[in-house]
Amino acid sequence: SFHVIVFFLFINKKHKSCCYRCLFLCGCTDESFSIDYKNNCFLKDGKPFQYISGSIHYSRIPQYYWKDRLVKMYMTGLNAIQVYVPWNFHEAVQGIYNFTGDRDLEHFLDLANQTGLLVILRPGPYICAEWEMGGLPAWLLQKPNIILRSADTDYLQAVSNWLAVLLSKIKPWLYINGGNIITVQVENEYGSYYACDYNYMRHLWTLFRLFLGEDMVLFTTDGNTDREMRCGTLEGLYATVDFGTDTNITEAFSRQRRFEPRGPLVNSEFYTGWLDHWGDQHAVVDAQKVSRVLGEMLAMGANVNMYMFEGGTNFGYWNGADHDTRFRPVVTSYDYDAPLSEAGDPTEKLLAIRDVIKQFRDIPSGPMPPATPKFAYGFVTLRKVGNISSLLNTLSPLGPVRSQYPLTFEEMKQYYGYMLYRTTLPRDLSEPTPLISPLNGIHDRAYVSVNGVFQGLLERDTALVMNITGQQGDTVDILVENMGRVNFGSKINDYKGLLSNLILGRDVLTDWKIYPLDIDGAITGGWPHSDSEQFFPPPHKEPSVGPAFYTGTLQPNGLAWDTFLKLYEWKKGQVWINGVNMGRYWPARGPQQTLYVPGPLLSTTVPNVITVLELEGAPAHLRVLFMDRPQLSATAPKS
Ligand SMILES: CCCC/N=C1\SC[C@@H]2[C@H](O)[C@H](O)[C@@H](O)CN12
Repeated sequence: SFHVIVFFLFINKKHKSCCYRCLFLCGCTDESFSIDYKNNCFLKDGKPFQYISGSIHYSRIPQYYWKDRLVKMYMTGLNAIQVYVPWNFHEAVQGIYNFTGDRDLEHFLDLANQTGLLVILRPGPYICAEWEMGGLPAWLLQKPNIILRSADTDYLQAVSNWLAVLLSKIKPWLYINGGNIITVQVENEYGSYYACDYNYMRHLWTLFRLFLGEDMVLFTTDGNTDREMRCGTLEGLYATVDFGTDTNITEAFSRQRRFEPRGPLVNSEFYTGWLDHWGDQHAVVDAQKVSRVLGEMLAMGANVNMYMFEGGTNFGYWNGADHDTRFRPVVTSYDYDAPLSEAGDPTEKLLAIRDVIKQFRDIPSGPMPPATPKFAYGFVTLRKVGNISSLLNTLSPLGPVRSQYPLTFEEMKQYYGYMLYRTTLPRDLSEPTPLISPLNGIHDRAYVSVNGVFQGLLERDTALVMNITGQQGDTVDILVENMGRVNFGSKINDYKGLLSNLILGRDVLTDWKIYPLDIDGAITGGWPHSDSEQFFPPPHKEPSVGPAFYTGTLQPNGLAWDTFLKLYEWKKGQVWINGVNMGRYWPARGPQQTLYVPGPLLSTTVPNVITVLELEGAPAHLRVLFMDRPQLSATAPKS
């Protein structure tokens, strides 16, 4: 039967992964991947192997572009890719798992396999990655004071349930089982986390061994300090390090050697660029520096993964945030100044890297696939649909929850996007009266209107008080925006909404009506275009202030090419195109000024529906512009 299967395999290469699973089922594969502690290298099928890898996140690329990016990585000379699995991307609702469409992990692994790329898989359960809550699902926060990334029993139960599903799914894809996954990372830079909980890491190690077997190469990755390596490593998990172009390579690898005296040198995250927060200058890393340091590491025989090789986009609400001295949300683009741009275009940095790799291994012959075509579709003028307060029947069909004091997003069981908090003025405010969040409880931005008139905003860490006026009984509407949960450090328990009471003058505001807003559900269902009577008259002349929805259509022109949406003179908000949530825009803060719109998202035959939620104020022209190039580095002048 073995020979029959091998023959079948031989004549049916294109069904390779299917046949390999057959071989796996009969235990007939002879692939092996292991660590040679004598010769300090990996062994693949018994032969020394050095991986030259690049990070790519399928969760940040529409699946119709996965193959395009993978082929470009292969043509650069990479022999492996490194892939995170974001837990919250696949289990947004506890116990309901989604591996379809843009979440079809096995399809992504199969495309990598077809392209000749091995895989270094990083299933977390925490992944950092500038991704919402570092990949942890927000429903974990249902348990007040849960200690994430620890042996907290509720956290461990949820982790065990998730990993039982995920690790069982990936087992046939292990290289030793006939697939292409050569190594698997446990947790992520655990040494940089305050808990330093060995029982947690031991529990994970036990789970990974239970589901993946004794022969799988499991590893950890930590930042380049002794403290991080001390808390992030564990006996039985091969310790690797991460560092960028400004680190002394000898010093970094000697630190790895203190924890792994024998075995391959590994830089699991060699930073080719860096991330952007709203308000930063756009981060760039010199291409020549990247290629030079890469060459030095490869010459040492080190295994290197370039973080990122293809960054992609934080579509929807998936961006994370940092919180060092203050809350700093990450921008929508994850271009990362990576060798492949956000739109998958080969850059000078990619060509410089390819020239280095040529010195160490044969790279595939043939042309580098070109950048995908881009098109400047030009201007589209939008129309106002309405203020949020006029759309509550559509956006919050089940109506409000009444509560004496504010409830968080998590208490309301809405984890992402926007929530409307409504109350009434307790007395006349003839003079501007301070509205304050004394405990810095605005998570993350609150847009305040009285009787539908926008009066200003509050912002976590930076704007804790504003003045309002009005009369007793006036309606106070506070739209709260979740700008993405912290993904690194001790503040990842990032609850959202109004986390504490608001004080107006000397009164505590009470008796709230809290409206969950299912904007994505309404838009997916065809709103606002299904309710044409809601459209206001033709565009108004004076700029419209405060949170409101606008819509328009980009007429088809027979092309569905990549494009970049610029909302010039708009302030801040969210964009949907043909029902897909494209992410956040904030040109008033920058540095990102355009949103990447993948071409296959557009229709070539019917009008493309654009819906915008502008949070602060729309320009009088109500125009948006589709360009043929991105603008990622224009930081607005400090206001
Ligand atoms: C100084 C803070 C270092 C935090 N680690 C970072 S910032 C960019 C990258 C990604 O988040 C990646 O997911 C982390 O593992 C390492 N890293």
